[in-house]
Amino acid sequence: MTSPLVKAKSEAEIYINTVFEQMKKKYYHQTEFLQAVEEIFISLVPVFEQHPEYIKHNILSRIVEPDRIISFRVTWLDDQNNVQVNRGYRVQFNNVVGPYKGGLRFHPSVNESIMKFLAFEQIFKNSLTGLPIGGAKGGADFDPKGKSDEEIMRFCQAFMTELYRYIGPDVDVPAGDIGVGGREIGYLFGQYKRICAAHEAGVLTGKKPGYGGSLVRTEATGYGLVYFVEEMLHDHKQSFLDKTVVVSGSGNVAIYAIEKAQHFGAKVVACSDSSGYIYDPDGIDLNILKEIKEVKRDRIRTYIDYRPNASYTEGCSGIWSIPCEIALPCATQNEIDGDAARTLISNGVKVVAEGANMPSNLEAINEFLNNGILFGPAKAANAGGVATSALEMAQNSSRTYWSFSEVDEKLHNIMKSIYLECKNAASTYGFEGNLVVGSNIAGFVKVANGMISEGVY
Ligand SMILES: NC(=O)C1=CN([C@@H]2O[C@H](COP(=O)(O)OP(=O)(O)OC[C@H]3O[C@@H](n4cnc5c(N)ncnc54)[C@H](OP(=O)(O)O)[C@@H]3O)[C@@H](O)[C@H]2O)C=CC1
Ligand SMILES: O=C(O)CCC(=O)C(=O)O
Repeated sequence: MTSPLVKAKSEAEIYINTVFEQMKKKYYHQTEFLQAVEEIFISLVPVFEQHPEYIKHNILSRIVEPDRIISFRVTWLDDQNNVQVNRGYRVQFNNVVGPYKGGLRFHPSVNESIMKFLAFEQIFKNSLTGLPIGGAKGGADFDPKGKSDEEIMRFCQAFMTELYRYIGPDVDVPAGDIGVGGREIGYLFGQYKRICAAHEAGVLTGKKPGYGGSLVRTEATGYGLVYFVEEMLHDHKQSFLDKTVVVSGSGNVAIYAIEKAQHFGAKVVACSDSSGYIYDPDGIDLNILKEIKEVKRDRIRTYIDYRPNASYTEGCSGIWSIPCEIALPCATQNEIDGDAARTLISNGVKVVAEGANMPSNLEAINEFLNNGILFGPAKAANAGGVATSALEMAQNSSRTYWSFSEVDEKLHNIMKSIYLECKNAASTYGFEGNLVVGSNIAGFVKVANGMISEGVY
């Protein structure tokens, strides 16, 4: 992709360039947000060239400004009865397609820029699912590492005591993300119920099955990612069978991506956490990994205590130097830069697909696309999680439960149709095989048309 944001020529390029320059001036300090906006804007040039009505309605200036940003203090008591204070956020970015929808992240790095980039991407991802969900994201600069279960509970209760007034099954439906899984959703849901005195199951997704949670939601992002890659591979007459795979992270997305990739016959040889990575030449033993990460909540380095042939390396970026045919970044944003991309390519990677949100920076994406690597962008490849959240909302509002296989089949079909939609959008606009352009265009067009239909506000 060449950046038309450098030298604008056509009316569409001038418009896009002007809006982006205004953004840069206004939000110069929000680097992650600007990065996410730039990637989308570059892809939209051909759409704006064919649809001047989007310029007339000034869609871009409107779509980059969140409907609202809610920011609040979260005050809670630690186990020593000390008063602790964090900052909480909910960015309700766009509800043109449906109620605001998107996860909550609890991580010390959380700030307004990260919240905005995630919520902005969520608009287009959610639109791609074909389900009626708008875009949002939230979280807090709270570090769950080393906290007791009771501290996690008190933090979640304090967080919900502020957030509850802004959410609801038809208003805004949060879910999990980094640092927020079934345990945290349970505590958040309990507090919402306590305050509102109502069992509004559809107010949060990612609940455990038994009180409104959907089967497959835990597995959905990782499984969905692998279903998406399976489509990319099929289209090139290949499969997962016997492929060597490297997955970064060892959280919710990574674990279930590893599970499904192994199920399809791949050999997953490495994964990581924020301290370092493990390499297991015999293939990762998922039972051990789940015990370490899901049960003990321990560090990945302890994996080598159980597997004598495995090794551990401190620091996480080195994971991309392990030779593989398929790389699945499933940890966090900007974990693959230009150098890491070039290393992967020179070691023979054939497919890169993003389980995390924005794990590859723009330089890395360009390296992959320019070198003929099959590249599955996050908005499309990791949409299975939020799609299954929307299936959870559907089950909650119809007061029913679907079986594991029923939800899994729906997820599989959604991932297939997202792939087709991105592929078709790319070729319609002359970018055959470029799923970055395809996903951005397909996600954008539905939202932009909705904005025009719903009038100026
Ligand atoms: N959960 C979901 O349904 C969805 C998640 N995503 C995205 O997937 C990614 C992973 O989320 P999820 O698996 O849910 O989160 P988890 O909290 O379950 O796991 C995150 C994993 O990434 C590692 N990690 C976190 N921050 C860093 C960092 N700065 N450097 C290196 N490793 C890091 C963590 O290591 P450690 O334990 O040491 O912190 C952990 O292994 C995120 O980008 C998220 O936005 C996208 C779609 C849906
Ligand atoms: O399931 C959801 O609502 C949130 C998923 C999410 O946070 C994401 O897609 O990044």
